Amino acid sequence: MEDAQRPVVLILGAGAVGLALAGKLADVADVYAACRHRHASAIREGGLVMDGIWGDRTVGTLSCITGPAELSVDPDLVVVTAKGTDTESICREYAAVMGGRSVVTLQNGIGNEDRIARYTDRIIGGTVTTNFAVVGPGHVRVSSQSAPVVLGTWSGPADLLPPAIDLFERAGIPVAATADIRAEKWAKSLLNIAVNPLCALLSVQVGAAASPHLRGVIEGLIQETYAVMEAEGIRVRWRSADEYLDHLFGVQVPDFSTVYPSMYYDIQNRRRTEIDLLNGYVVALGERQGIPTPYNRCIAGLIRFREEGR
Ligand SMILES: NC(=O)C1=CN([C@@H]2O[C@H](COP(=O)(O)OP(=O)(O)OC[C@H]3O[C@@H](n4cnc5c(N)ncnc54)[C@H](OP(=O)(O)O)[C@@H]3O)[C@@H](O)[C@H]2O)C=CC1
Ligand SMILES: CC(C)(CO)C(=O)C(=O)O
Repeated sequence: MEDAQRPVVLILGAGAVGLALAGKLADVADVYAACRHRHASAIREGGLVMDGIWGDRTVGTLSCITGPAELSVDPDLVVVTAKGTDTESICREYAAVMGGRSVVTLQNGIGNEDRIARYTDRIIGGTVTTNFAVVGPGHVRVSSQSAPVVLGTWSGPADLLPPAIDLFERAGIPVAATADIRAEKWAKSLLNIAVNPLCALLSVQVGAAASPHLRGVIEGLIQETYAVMEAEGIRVRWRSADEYLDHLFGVQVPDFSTVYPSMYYDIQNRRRTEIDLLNGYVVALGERQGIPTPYNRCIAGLIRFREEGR
C-alpha cells in the first residue's frame, strides 16, 4: 500500500459484513463499497448507519459504487465480502481493478481463494467470527464476536500481509496473523458446517444448537468433517472432533446464541446459499477419499431443496 496513513480500499459485495467493515475502515482509509443500488442510494442520502458492538454511529465518509465504471481511483487493497455464490461474477465484473492488486477475502467456506486466484496472485485469506446483519438499506448491525479476524498469506510475497494487519488494527478491528491460512479457513468452516444449515432449515438462532435433539446431528456433521480433513492432511488447532465440539458447545454456541447465521437470511430471502462451499464441500471431498458423509449429504440435500423455493 503506497500511503500507509490513508490507503484506498475497495470492498466488493458490501452487505452485512462488507458495509460494517467499510464503516470501520472509513476512519483510517478512503473506502469505496461496491454494493447494490438500495444500499448505495440510502448511504448517499443519509450515510451508513451502524449499531452494535462495533459502535452506534452514522458514517458519512463512505463512497458507494454500483459498478466498476463509477470507480475513479486505484485501490491499494481490495476486500471481497460477497457471498461465495457471487465470487466468480463479482471478480469478473471488477477484473480490471483486481489484476495485480492485493486482495483479502473474508468469506466463509472453502474454495473462494482458488476462484479469486484467476484474477490476482496476491491473495490474503481471512476469517471473521463475528455476527453481522442487514437491518435495512444502508443500515447494519454487529451483534456478537467470538474471535478476532484472522488473516494469512494465501499467495504472493511476504510483504503482503503486514500492511493489511496494520490497517485492520488502526481501524480498531481485532485481528491476528496466521502462518497457515488454509487450516484457519477449515477451522472457521467447522462452526458454519455445524450451525448454518440447521439454523437456516429450522428458522432458529444459533443457541438452538445446544438442544439435545440437535446435538447428535451436529456431532455427526463434525465427526465426518474431521475424517475428511484428516484424509486431506488438514490439521486445525482442535486436534479431534471431540475437542472442537467442546469449544463449539462451550464457547461458540453461547457467544452466538441470540443471533441468526448468514445462511438463515439466504433462505429467508430466497437466495442461493453457500452450502457447496461448506457441507457440500465435505461431501465432495468424502467421495474423493472414499469416506462416507451421510450427515453432511443429508443436510446439503435439505438446503438444496429449500433453495429451490419449496
Ligand atoms: N453475516 C455474518 O454474520 C457473517 C458472514 N460471513 C461471510 O461473509 C460473506 C458475506 O456475507 P454477508 O455479508 O452476510 O452477505 P450479504 O448477502 O449480506 O452481503 C453480500 C452483498 O453483496 C452483494 N453483491 C453480490 N454481487 C454483487 C455485485 N456484483 N455488485 C454489488 N454487490 C453485489 C449482495 O447483493 P444481493 O442482495 O443481490 O445478493 C449482498 O448485498 C459470506 O461468505 C458469509 O458467509 C462471515 C462471517 C459472519
Ligand atoms: C460466525 C457466524 C455464525 C456469525 O453469524 C457466521 O459465520 C455466519 O453467520 O455465517
